[in-house]
Amino acid sequence: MAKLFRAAIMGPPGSGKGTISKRIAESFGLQYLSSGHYLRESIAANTEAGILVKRYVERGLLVPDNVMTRLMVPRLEQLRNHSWLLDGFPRTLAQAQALNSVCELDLVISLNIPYETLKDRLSDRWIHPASGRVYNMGFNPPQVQGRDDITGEPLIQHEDDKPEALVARLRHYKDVAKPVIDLYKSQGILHSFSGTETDRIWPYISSLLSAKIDTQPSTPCQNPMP
Ligand SMILES: Nc1nc2c(ncn2[C@@H]2O[C@H](COP(=O)(O)OP(=O)(O)O)[C@@H](O)[C@H]2O)c(=O)[nH]1
Ligand SMILES: Nc1ncnc2c1ncn2[C@@H]1O[C@H](COP(=O)(O)OP(=O)(O)O)[C@@H](O)[C@H]1O
Repeated sequence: MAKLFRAAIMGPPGSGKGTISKRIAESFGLQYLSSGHYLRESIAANTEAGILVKRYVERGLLVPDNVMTRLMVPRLEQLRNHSWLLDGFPRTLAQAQALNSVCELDLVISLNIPYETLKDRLSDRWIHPASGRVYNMGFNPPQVQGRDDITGEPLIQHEDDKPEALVARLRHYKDVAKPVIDLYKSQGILHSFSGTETDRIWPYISSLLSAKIDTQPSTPCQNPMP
C-alpha cells in the first residue's frame, strides 16, 4: 500500500495557513480540507446548521465543537485511504481528541506570526467566495483590482475580517490553541515556524515535508467513532 501522510496546519487568523496550505497541496499532492471553507459553504447553503454556524462565524466566535466535529469527521472518513492536509481543524482540545479517535496525525505545522502583522494582513485580505482563492492588496494582488484572476468575478471581504470580529478572534485563538499545541508537542509531531513573511517561512516547511513525506511510514485511518 502507498504510504499515507496526514498533516494539520495551525496558526492564528491571518498567519498564512491558507496561503501555505495551497503551496503544500500543489507541491506535495495532498488533499486540502479547510474548516473555514466548509463552514462558509454551509452558511451559503442556508441550512439549519448553516444558520446556526453563521451566528458564530460573523462574530468571530468559535463554532461549538460538536458542530465542527460533525462537519469535519465524515469528510475525513471518506478520505481514509488518502493523504491530506487539514487547515483550521482541530482548533480546540475537544476537536483534537475527536480527530485522534478517527485518525492519528503524522505532522502538525504551527505558525507564529506577530500580532501587528496579522492585523495588517487581514484588513487587506480579499476572497473569491466560490473558489476560496485569497488575495492581499500588498502581497498577492489580483491582476485586475477587485476581480478574481481566473473567473473575473468580484472579490469580497469576510465579515469576520472586519475589525470588531478580528480582535475577538485573535484573543481567543491563543487561549484555545495552547492545549492543542501542547498535545502535539508531547506526541513529538509539532513543528513551529516564526516570522513575518510567508516567502521566508515556506522553504523551511517545504524541506521538512520533503523529508517526512519520503520516509514516513503510515497506516490507514481506523474505524470512526461510535
Ligand atoms: N503582506 C503579506 N501578506 C501575506 C503574506 N502571506 C500571506 N499573506 C496574506 O495575508 C492574508 C492572510 O493569509 P491566509 O493564508 O488567508 O491566512 P489564514 O487566515 O491563516 O488562512 C491573505 O490576504 C494573504 O494573501 C506575507 O508574507 N506578506
Ligand atoms: N475548527 C474550528 N472550530 C470552531 N470554529 C471554527 C473552526 N474553524 C473555523 N471556525 C470558524 O470559522 C471562522 C473562519 O475560519 P477560517 O476561515 O479558518 O479563518 P482564518 O483562516 O481567518 O483563521 C473562524 O473565525 C471561526 O468562527
